[in-house]
Amino acid sequence: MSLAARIDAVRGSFHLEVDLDVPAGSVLALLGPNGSGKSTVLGCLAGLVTPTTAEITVAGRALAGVPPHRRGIGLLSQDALLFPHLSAVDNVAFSPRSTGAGRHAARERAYFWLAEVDAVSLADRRPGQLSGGQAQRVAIARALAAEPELLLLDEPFAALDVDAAPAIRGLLRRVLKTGPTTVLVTHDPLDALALADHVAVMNDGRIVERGPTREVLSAPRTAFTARIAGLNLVAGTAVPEGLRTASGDVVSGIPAADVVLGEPAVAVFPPNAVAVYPHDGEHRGSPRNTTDAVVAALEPHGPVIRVRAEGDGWAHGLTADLTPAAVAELALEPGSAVTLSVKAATVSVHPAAAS
Ligand SMILES: Nc1ncnc2c1ncn2[C@@H]1O[C@H](COP(=O)(O)OP(=O)(O)OP(=O)(O)O)[C@@H](O)[C@H]1O
Repeated sequence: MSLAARIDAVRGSFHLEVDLDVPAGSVLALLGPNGSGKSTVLGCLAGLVTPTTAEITVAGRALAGVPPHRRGIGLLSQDALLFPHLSAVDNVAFSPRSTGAGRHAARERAYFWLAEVDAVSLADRRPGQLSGGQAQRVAIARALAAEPELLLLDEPFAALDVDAAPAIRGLLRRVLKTGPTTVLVTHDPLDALALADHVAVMNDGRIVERGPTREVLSAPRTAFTARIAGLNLVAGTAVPEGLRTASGDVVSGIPAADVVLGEPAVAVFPPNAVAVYPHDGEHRGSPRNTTDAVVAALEPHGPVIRVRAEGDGWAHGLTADLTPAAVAELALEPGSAVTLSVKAATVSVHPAAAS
C-alpha cells in the first residue's frame, strides 16, 4: 500500500509544505530537529491535524475528509497509551474488535501479535503492571493487530530508557521487514539507520534532503543534514570484531546490544575520532582500523577543519576533524595522500535496515 501525500498546513506562525512518496511496504524516516514539523506531518496523515490543503492517498485511496478511525492507519507514539482498565491481551484485541472481528477471532489475533513481540507472558497484566518497554511491546502488537495499511511511528523509543530501547528497536526492525508501509518520526539518525529504507530530512516545515538512508546520512548534500547526521558511517555485515565491508575489510568496534551477527550493520564514529597521518608516516596509531586515503576537500567547521577523504574501500567519504594547526603541520591540501586511523573504542556498530 504505497503512500503519496502533498500537505500544506499552518499552525500559528508555522507553515508546513511537504510532499512524500513512500513505496508499498517500505519505511520512510522523517528526521529533523525539534519544531521542524515532523509531528505535524504525522498528525495530518492520521487526520488529527487539519491541513490547509492536502492530497493524501494510501494505495490510491484518497483520505481527504475520511475520519481518523476510518483511515486504516496505525499510530504508535512515545507513550504506549494503553487502556488502563484492560489487560494486555484485551488492549491488543481491541483493534480487531473495533474493525468488526468477533470476540474469539479478535483474541486469537491478539495472541498472534503478542507472540510476534515476545509478550505472550504479559497477556493478563494490566498496563499499570508493565514496564515502559513491556507496555511499548504491547502497544506495537496493538498497532499491528489492526492490520493497518499505513503505520505511523512517532519517536517510539523516546520514552524508553537506554536499556529497553535497543530491544524494541530490534523488534520493530523484525516486524517491519514484512510489515505495512511505515512513516517513522525521529530526531535520532541511528533510528533511521536501523529501520528506514529512505529518509527525508526536515527543517522549518520543508524537506531539505531525501534519499536512501545510508546514502543521505553518509554523504549529506546539505550542511544542514551533515550537522544532523554529523557521523561517519561504514556499511557492511556484523561480525564478532565489528563489521566486514563488501570489499572484505574489517572495521573493529563495539557492537550495540541489538546487533545480530551476519545481518546488515553500520559502523558509526564521529569525525573527531579519526586521526590523520602522512601517508608514509611512522605514526599509524593502532594497526587496526587503519586505511589509506586521499584528501578530497578541506572545509572550515566551527573551530576545526573538516577533512573529507576519498579512496578505495571504507576510507571513501570519511570525515576527520583537525585543528587548523594540525592541518598546517601536515601540509594537507586536496590530493594529499594520508593514512586514516580510528580507535576501535570510538566505533559503535549498529544494526542497519537492509537496503
Ligand atoms: N497546536 C499548535 N498550535 C500552534 N502551533 C503549533 C501547534 N502544534 C505545533 N505547533 C508549531 O508547529 C511547529 C512544528 O511542530 P511539530 O510538533 O510538528 O515539530 P516536530 O518536528 O515534531 O518537533 P518535536 O521534535 O519537538 O516534536 C512548531 O513551531 C510548533 O510550535
